Amino acid sequence: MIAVKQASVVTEWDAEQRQVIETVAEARIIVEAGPGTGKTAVACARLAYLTSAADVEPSNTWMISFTRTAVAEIRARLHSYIGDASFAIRIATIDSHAWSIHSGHDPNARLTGSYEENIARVIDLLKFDDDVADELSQVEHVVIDEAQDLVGQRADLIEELVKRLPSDCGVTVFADEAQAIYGFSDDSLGHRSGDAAKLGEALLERLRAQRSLGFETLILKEIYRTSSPGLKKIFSDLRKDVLDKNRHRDGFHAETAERIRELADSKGLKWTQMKVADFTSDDLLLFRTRGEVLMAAQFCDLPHRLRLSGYGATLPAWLAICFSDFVEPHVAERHFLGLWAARIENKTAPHYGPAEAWQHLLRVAGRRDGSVDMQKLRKRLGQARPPVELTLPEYGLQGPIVGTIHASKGREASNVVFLLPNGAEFETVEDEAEEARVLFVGATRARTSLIVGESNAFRASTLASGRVHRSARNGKSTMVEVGRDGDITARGLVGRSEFSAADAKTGQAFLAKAADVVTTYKLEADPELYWCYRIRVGDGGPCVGVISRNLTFDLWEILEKRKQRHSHKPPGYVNHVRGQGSATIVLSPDDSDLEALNEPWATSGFMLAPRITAFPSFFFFRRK
Ligand SMILES: Nc1ncnc2c1ncn2[C@@H]1O[C@H](COP(=O)(O)OP(=O)(O)OP(=O)(O)O)[C@@H](O)[C@H]1O
Repeated sequence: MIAVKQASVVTEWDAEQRQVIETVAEARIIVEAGPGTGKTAVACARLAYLTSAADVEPSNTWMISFTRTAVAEIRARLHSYIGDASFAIRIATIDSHAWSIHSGHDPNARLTGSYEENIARVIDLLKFDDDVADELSQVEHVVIDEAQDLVGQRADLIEELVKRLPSDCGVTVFADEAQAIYGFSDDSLGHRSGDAAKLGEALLERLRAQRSLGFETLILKEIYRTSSPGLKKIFSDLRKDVLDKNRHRDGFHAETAERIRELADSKGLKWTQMKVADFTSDDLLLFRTRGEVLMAAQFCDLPHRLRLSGYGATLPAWLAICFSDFVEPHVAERHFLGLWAARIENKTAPHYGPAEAWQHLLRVAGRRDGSVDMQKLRKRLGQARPPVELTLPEYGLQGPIVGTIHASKGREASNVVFLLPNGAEFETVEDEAEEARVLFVGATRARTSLIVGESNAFRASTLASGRVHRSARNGKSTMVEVGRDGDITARGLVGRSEFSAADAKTGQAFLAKAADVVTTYKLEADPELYWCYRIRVGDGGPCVGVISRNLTFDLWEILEKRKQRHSHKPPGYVNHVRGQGSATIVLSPDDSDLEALNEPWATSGFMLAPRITAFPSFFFFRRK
């Protein structure tokens, strides 16, 4: 149902895969292999082998991956291989490994500044701190996935880490240089702009060049993702071209796109003629930029999911539906099952049933006596990055996934509809080669079929906040992204300054009813609330929330950029703002925003939010 790699146990490994999995624990190997050859599957099997057959202590084993979704997937796969022993393995993103070294060994960790400064500090700790050296001396094996993307400061960090590991600590690195996207989180621009040269050597080159580090290269050849002949050609022949530096020249991006068109199962689709409604839950619609994804989503009135940066982890609606008025310190299983039966069963459609939901709760905040500690649950769910066990893999309801290539790295889907970007221009050959690799990543996500279409070239801009906007109808209106992280906060849902207790209750009741259906809302600026927008259900319907001032500030920034700040102002209302069901927002018991909320939410800390994904038109009008 969900178009991500399933945590299936592969029963028969081929000889090359087996060699990687069963190499001695102390070995240092780089596994170079193309898409769909089983790198992630083998990475998990290697960890399972090391910790069960090779006597490596799970807690002395690290797995470093790139994104939180990759980490979630690896956890799930490993659990299916080795059960609860997998919980002891330190599986985390590079940034979170870095943060735990930082906060574990630097008393001032919280006070320090930017992301770059933090990484620099961790590199210093790795180099000079005795306690960190002590901790590293215990490590027996490190597995690194998607290593091709590591350049710049993150490559410095991993290089330093590998240098500081004991010489008998094994390292297994998985990579595909044909999929290297150095500006990996950059799905807003649609092209790279001359940064490639600044990043220095990539990690792989550094590891290979330093012979004293002792790396050997192994290769996986067999492609398992697909059996389609055209796709197999993309996976292998096109990969050779993408890797061949002699081919990197002016026009290489267009050539790569043309090869993909030739080899795809079907081509020639125009995205303006496509309806997302034509697709199923097994389909993935891939675009190059966030602006294109938002356009496609705005004109799709069926349930779908978004996969792009700026839409963080969402918690399922059942949490708030069960716990919004729950004020006891603990909840027992029987009580929870009762709440579920009365409020969830047959009304909303969560991804799983009550038994699994209870297991997730226990894992996140279980107590010795078998109940769940609500304070602990709120602390963990109230973080910016709540535990993966309870977060939803995608932002939205069921239905096809509409997303960017960047956000779909390492994932697969049965059918992929890939809207190729047109008319790209590049400043350097390196940038053009990187964009060709982005196309290659997009074209290699499909298991069954790849359908290629042509994207409509249009210009969109991104504000400093990350919000996308574009001019439409010959400049008469402006489409602005609504629904980003931070647009809807607890106060905007049940705050006392924003709602009477009765209105908050009506809004929350509506969101519980609409938890798994698409609803079209209208935004209405409220002069009593600094002109922030209220989210209304049609004309005169209940108000389910207030959009934070982030949006209002960004609207003024758009006017500023157009030099219209003094002549125009944002509209009083905005139509066609779609919500894909509802999600849960949780506040930690020590969150100062609780004081500003109505009851019972001020005490319970659980509330519902509309899951808005919209790119509606704003008609800025002239001031009188
Ligand atoms: N020996 C095997 N037999 C059958 N299926 C396999 C085997 N090895 C891997 N697979 C399956 O092939 C698919 C691709 O594997 P995986 O996602 O690990 O590839 P990958 O190399 O990580 O790809 P990418 O580089 O695109 O991320 C998965 O569905 C996986 O379960």
